[in-house]
Amino acid sequence: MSTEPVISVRGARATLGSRPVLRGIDLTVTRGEVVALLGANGSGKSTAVRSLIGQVPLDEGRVELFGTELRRFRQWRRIGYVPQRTTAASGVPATVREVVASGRLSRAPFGLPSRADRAAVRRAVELVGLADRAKDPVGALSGGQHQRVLIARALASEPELLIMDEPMAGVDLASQEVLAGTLREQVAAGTTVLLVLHELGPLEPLIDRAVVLRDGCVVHDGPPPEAVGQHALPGHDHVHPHAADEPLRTGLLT
Ligand SMILES: Nc1ncnc2c1ncn2[C@@H]1O[C@H](COP(=O)(O)OP(=O)(O)OP(=O)(O)O)[C@@H](O)[C@H]1O
Repeated sequence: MSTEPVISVRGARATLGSRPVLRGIDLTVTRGEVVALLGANGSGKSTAVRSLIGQVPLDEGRVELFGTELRRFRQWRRIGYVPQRTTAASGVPATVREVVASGRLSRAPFGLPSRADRAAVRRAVELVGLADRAKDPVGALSGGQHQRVLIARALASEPELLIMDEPMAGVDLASQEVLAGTLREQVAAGTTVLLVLHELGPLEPLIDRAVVLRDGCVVHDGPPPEAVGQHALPGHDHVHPHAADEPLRTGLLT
């Protein structure tokens, strides 16, 4: 595997309101890696990925994407981003195909979509198993299907780096399987992936490395923790200090 960093974060500090949410984070993701960002609710996972794409300004530290400082980075077409799921998109009158096609705009911001654009949109819709719903309004879909649309939108630009914030949250089992399969194909094709996850779940076999946050600090960066996600119960749930040989428990269900 290449060691070329696709994401490089050094000493990132960020404050939201008056609260220090990132307190000196280092994170490197190299080309072709699949890294899970784990940790309890409020540990700073979403803030960390949002700072990567410039949505949360850093007080200190630096971010580089594909070797370019974030401030100077312009090649957004190389990145697909799936935000944490919100209900904001329900009621949008756009169809599945339109929403997915919007992910292609960074490739062809002016003019009509090319044949390649249309083919990429069709492929992305097929990948997430929604070909038969392409003309339906997104408002008519289930939560899990809606999440698949957002993932297809990120895939439509054929990104080299995919950043997903809890892609499995609130997604039904059938959709989880589809998403795991989609991601497997992306990874096999060499896409670099950073995933915010609450629990490893069906994505576990794909994960090369896990970075665990607690209170805005990295408390683990290495092999994925044992699959506590499937077994842990709510309340079982925080990251705590460990002896070196003790399996890491991340409390992913908080
Ligand atoms: N806009 C904001 N203003 C003030 N505090 C915020 C804001 N957004 C998030 N926070 C706080 O920052 C902390 C980190 O939030 P963040 O969403 O990054 O955590 P997370 O690890 O992604 O958690 P979750 O799993 O709940 O998404 C939380 O305590 C949250 O309440």
